[in-house]
Amino acid sequence: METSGQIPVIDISGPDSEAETAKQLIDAAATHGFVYIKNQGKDIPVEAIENMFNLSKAFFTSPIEEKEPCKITENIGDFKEAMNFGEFVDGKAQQPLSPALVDHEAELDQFHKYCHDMMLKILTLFAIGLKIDQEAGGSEWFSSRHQGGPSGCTLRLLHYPSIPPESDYQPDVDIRAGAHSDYGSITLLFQRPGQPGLEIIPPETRTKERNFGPTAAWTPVPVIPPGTENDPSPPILVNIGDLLSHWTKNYFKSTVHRVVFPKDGKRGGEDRYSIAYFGHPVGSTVLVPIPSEIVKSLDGGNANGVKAMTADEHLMNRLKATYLGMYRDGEDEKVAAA
Ligand SMILES: O=C(O)CCC(=O)C(=O)O
Ligand SMILES: [Fe+2]
Repeated sequence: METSGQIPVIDISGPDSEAETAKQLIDAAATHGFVYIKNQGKDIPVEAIENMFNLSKAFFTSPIEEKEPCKITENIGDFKEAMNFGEFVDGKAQQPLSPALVDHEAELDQFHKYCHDMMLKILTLFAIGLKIDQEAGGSEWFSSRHQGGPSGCTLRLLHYPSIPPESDYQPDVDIRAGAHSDYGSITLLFQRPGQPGLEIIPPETRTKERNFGPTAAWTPVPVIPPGTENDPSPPILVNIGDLLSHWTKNYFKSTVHRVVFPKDGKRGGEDRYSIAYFGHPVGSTVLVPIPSEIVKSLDGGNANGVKAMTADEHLMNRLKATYLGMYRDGEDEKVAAA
């Protein structure tokens, strides 16, 4: 295992035993809430990732009239555009596809599946690492709850435009994506060489006051951490979402992150493209206590007599908290996961 700054780089398809890899993964989830998964094309083919970024660029550089009908989510104040794809049904997107994407539905569906499979592999390792009772489901305990029904799983293409040099943006104030944590189980994040900007607040420095402002301990997360320079594609960043943090009684950390303009280099920065996959359990999954001695021994979690909520209820609560004011009943599909 290599470490970068703090966030470890783990090869989940490498020579280490499953038990050893699982231990490394849960330690990273518990300490940092973020982990790099070394990417040698064994889990997701490198060409499939390249192809997705090419499609993303073709989509975002297409004329606004073509993009607009496809519901691009916008966060007021953020310099970004995003395109979300919910789950495909029988290979079909459940939303209109713009001309740049319409002939690529099968590739988008396939990429959704690659990400889902990689999520299941990581969740299996988490269950092994947490030593979940064999009679209760063992290594399948999480993964079985992420298959077989509709869920909030979302694939998101992101584009952060560079700012023209003559514009009046303020590099210290303006932001590409504001401070937030993700909502679901785990997120996979794909980044491009030469397009940095992600920053985290390491969980150990996160204050009780929940200071997510400019004075918080923002720490850059490099696209290519040491030891991965010669890999065919940058490592895939995996981070824990609020649901899995809640489910593990905060053993796994849901780490606050944001995306900033590069501090050096061209004023206004280069364009940044990223791709995120937000993994969620099947919506009807009840978030019952995890049958793991490691988790049981922690304080907190479901109080006796309190009905455990479902994954859907958890997501709705998080959406309501985020979009307070903006949120209107029945509009949850439009915002999906953050
Ligand atoms: O673009 C990135 O690197 C991060 C995006 C992100 O955090 C999100 O969409 O939740
Ligand atoms: Fe995020």
